[in-house]
Amino acid sequence: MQVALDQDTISLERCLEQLFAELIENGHQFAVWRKPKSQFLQILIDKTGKTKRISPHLEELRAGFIIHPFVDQKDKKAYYLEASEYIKLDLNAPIETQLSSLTAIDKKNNEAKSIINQFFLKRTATREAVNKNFECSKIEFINLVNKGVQAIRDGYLNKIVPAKMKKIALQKNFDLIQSIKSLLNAYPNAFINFFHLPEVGTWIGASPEVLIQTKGDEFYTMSLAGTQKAQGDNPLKNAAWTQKEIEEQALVSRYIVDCFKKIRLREYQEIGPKTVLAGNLLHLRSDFKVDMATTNFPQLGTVMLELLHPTSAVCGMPRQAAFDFLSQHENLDRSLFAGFIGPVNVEGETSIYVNLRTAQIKNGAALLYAGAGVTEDSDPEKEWEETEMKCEIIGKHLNLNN
Ligand SMILES: C=C(O[C@@H]1C=C(C(=O)O)C=C[C@H]1O)C(=O)O
Repeated sequence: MQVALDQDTISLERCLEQLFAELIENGHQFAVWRKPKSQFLQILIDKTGKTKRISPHLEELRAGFIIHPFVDQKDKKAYYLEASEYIKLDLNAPIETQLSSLTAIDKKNNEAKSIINQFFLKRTATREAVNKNFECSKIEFINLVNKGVQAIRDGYLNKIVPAKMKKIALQKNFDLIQSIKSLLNAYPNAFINFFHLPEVGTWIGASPEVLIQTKGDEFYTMSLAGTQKAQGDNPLKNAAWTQKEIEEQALVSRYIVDCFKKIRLREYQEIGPKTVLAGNLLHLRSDFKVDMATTNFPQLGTVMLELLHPTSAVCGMPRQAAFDFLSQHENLDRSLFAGFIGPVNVEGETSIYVNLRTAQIKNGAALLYAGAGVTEDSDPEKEWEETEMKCEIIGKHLNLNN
């Protein structure tokens, strides 16, 4: 179906507005993403009307988008959008030349925008009360960090990643498409994502962290940890890391190597750690690559997905003890935060990211989530500031004044 618009040059925003308004009005599930350094915006639409849950046997799945919460479900299943329609837009080419790949309806200029705006500003009183309970004050978070440091000193844990949720009200003129566009411009190295499942939720994010990626015979994962604010003209060059941050990231790398050992995979390439930029933050990152053909491991994606999640970058180490600590002391429903999301078998590639730097849009508000890696030498005040900076990465792109 063609988009019929009453102007000569059509902007990407107008097209997305029309498309989103139609999908939202019809109650369809859809996901929109742009991979790091890519010029393509990819849109996957599931028009089946069913919220599907699947076992993540990646190699067997039809093209789709996977969404898994932080906490494993009993049956270990994930939500899955199946591609009824798939659209790929070149962000560097004029939108007019690509219209045939878009399905949209003809709405008057501002009608589509206000349909989206009103949908997301809508409130339901009962749910709001529930969300409020999970909001975390500075004192509460600092207490949680202190408990974590104590558990490390007592020898129960090596590392713990407490998280918080911060709620901000969406302004009346909240413009979802402008927010997505703003994220696309601000974070070229991130996995920009937006997904809407009427029965599950609506999330928007810019993740810096690949959980697993497969393309052809290549398997890839990364260990990402250690955080500092990017400063100066050349932040990558000027970054200095403390022993605390170096060890924190090394624990995540060790965790990945331990997973490889568990499945007796000996041939892998490890590159790094090096300093990388994610928004206005710097992290330490090591890259891990495996040739699935020479190692005879065609299902490595599925196997590692199960072994890695939740990684020590978002949970802690040892994994079970850290998970139990969070269940007991972190008064937060992480929901899809620190779970995993991403396209599966789309154009022969699977790119699954940790759902970080993200917000849930709900009842006229954005629920921002962030965690911070705590080790024995953590300064609780600094960890709090780190979570504030992480929340800002998405927060500052939601209430834009235009
Ligand atoms: C937990 C988050 O990020 C993770 C934790 C980091 C850290 O502790 O330094 C850095 C990158 C991510 O692996 C988050 O963004 O909320």
